[in-house]
Amino acid sequence: MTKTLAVNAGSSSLKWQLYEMPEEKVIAKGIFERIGLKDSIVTVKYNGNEDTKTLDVNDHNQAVNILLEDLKAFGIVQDFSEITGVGHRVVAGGELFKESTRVNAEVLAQIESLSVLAPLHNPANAAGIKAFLELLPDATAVAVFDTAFHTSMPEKAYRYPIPAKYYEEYNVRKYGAHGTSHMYVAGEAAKVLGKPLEELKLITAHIGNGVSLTAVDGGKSVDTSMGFTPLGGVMMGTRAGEMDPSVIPYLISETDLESAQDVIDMMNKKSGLSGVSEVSSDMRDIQAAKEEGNEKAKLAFDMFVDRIQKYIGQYLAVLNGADAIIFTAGVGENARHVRTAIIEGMSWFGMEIDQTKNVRGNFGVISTAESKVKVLVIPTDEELVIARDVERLKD
Ligand SMILES: Nc1ncnc2c1ncn2[C@@H]1O[C@H](COP(=O)(O)OP(=O)(O)O)[C@@H](O)[C@H]1O
Ligand SMILES: CC(=O)OP(=O)(O)O
Ligand SMILES: [Mg+2]
Repeated sequence: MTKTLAVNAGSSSLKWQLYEMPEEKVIAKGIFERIGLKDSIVTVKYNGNEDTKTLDVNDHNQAVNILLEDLKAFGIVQDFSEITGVGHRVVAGGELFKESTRVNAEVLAQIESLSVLAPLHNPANAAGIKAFLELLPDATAVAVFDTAFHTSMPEKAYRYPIPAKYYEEYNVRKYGAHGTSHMYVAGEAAKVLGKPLEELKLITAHIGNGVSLTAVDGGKSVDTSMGFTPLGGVMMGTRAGEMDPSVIPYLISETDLESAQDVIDMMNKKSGLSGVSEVSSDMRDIQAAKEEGNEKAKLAFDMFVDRIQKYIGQYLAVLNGADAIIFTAGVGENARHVRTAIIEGMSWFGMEIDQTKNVRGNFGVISTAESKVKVLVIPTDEELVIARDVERLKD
């Protein structure tokens, strides 16, 4: 029996699952939520038990240390050497990595060098890889890239309309992210719909703290909302998404923001739901504030929904129609009010939610029988894809 650990560091979370492979049996799993915010939630599930604690987890390094302590403290592993494979989510692979790759010191350095393409993620991903390489030097270590699934995009979709030399000499293009999730939920949706993936046109909406939408044609990504970095596309928990770049020099000249980097940091870390609401980046806090009549939280919610609807509209055009829209990730899986708001405003396209099915914990089709475009909720499982790639790439 070999134990494989899958580590998925997101911008606000760290999710992990320990598997017995190749059986794909989950031995234990856990999640750190609200990393960097007050009252982070740390959950560990093992052997039918669930342990939840609330503490302030400031960054992903601290989360990895707590994870290692917990694996021992709960008796999930007696000795770390039981873990023979570790798979890591890495957000940006750039032009260097187009598929999952075994990690050594050189690959780790390359992942760190790609941090400009995912400043909120690659440094945390690299820190996780480093911690486990030191702890388990003999385990098979694999990096699974968010960008890999999007390498099928046609050039007309991934190029930016700026002079060609910036692509040809500097690799400035759209890379996208969340690919492992978009790929997984597209495959699961095909099973639910009972049709071959090759025959389906799907719009996958990964709505977590980071948010991206993808147009999936016959199982291949043909366009996606995130860009050169995960700042692109729709509004997110702390990220602005797309906006007119002319704002950057204007803010540098008129405010205390001193450099382009200062403005980008503001757009990455202080914008989105958090910046507009002045309440929180967390959708649960936004919902609660909205219910108490907070106008800024209501505006933030409405803007969030508006941006997602516009991308669904774009991808209906890119695909020339769609068989289904799939909601996934923290918000997409749990927040039925968000799903309702998005789909209610798009009834002209022939989408209609069945509210008796739109309840938390109910997965699969949530649209009415008449709905021309089906609406699905599919829980993502990036960790399973990661564990499978470790198994595939081990000696
Ligand atoms: N029950 C819930 N209702 C509404 N939103 C939820 C719920 N549970 C989680 N979320 C939201 O999911 C988001 C985090 O999503 P997740 O996919 O875990 O993030 P990450 O991008 O860090 O991987 C947060 O905004 C959180 O509020
Ligand atoms: C790429 C990205 O935004 O990831 P996450 O949603 O996990 O922060
Ligand atoms: Mg995530």
